[in-house]
Amino acid sequence: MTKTWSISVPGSTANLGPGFDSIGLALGLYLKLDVTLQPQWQFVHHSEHLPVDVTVEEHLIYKIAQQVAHYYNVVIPNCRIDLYSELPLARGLGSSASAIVAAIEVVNLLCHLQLTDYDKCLLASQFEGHPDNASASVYGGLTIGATLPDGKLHIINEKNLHASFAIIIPNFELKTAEARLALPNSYDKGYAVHASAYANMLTAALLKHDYALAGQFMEADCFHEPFRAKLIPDYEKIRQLAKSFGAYGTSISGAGPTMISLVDPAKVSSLVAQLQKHYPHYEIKAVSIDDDGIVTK
Ligand SMILES: Nc1ncnc2c1ncn2[C@@H]1O[C@H](COP(=O)(O)OP(=O)(O)O)[C@@H](O)[C@H]1O
Ligand SMILES: N[C@@H](CCOP(=O)(O)O)C(=O)O
Repeated sequence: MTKTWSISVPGSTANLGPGFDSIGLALGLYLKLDVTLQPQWQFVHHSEHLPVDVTVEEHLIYKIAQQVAHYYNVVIPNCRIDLYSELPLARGLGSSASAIVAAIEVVNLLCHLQLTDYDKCLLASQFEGHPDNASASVYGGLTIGATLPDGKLHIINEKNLHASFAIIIPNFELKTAEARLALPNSYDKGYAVHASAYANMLTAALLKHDYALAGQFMEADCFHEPFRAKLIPDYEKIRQLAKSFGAYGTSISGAGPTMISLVDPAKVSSLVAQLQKHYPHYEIKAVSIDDDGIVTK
């Protein structure tokens, strides 16, 4: 009988405000693949959250897989990939990073590369251009990552965050590449010093599990949110409403347009219900943290 491999990759939220391009958090929303060898390449989509009208050659998973194969000098056997996704595209929930991590795993499996999690994370971060979403999708949990000047990527991974989050997903897309164009090319020294201090405090508060403090610093970003706010209708109103319904803090998820609130677990259901009344056309829901990262069976 033909063997089928199943791959599950969590989506993620990046930045949490000031942790720009460095902090990631894996979410309990998944991209799943069933991979089966067959005589020709084929993608079969089983979810609305997947690109339509793309040829095999245009498919992000195929394109990344072929680049990985070229890098390792291997040939990928032809296969059918059945895709199931809970990650809306271009909403700031790491759909592209999860697809890139999945593509790397397809080559790893079919070409017997025996890549470590670190290898997968490094490669995926290079394709993405930053390690936040990619590291969360590979390791699960909270990830804090950066590349030192010597070129080595370092990731700190924290699990068991007992925190609750709600996501507010607008009914329109915002491509990450477009949202990155809104950012300035440089920052004034004093401004950058404050921005960096806020990122330090966000990280420390998360690692100390001081969520009330983390929420305050989530809302203090200077690196990207002031410049992206104009791309997200009701950005300020959503932050204020979420706070009035009990959120510790709310930031843009990744490059947006989704926003994410950190909230006491006892208040997350009522926060979601209240926000949904104000934004009936948005998808608003509580989301768990994934602590497993990529899983292959
Ligand atoms: N599972 C997938 N399969 C194929 N392509 C995907 C998949 N997920 C994302 N993509 C591609 O990535 C694009 C979204 O990437 P991006 O703008 O970075 O948004 P996101 O915040 O969702 O990562 C989609 O328009 C699509 O081209
Ligand atoms: N740090 C990146 C994160 C992009 O995340 P995505 O989920 O929107 O792809 C950024 O803020 O640009």
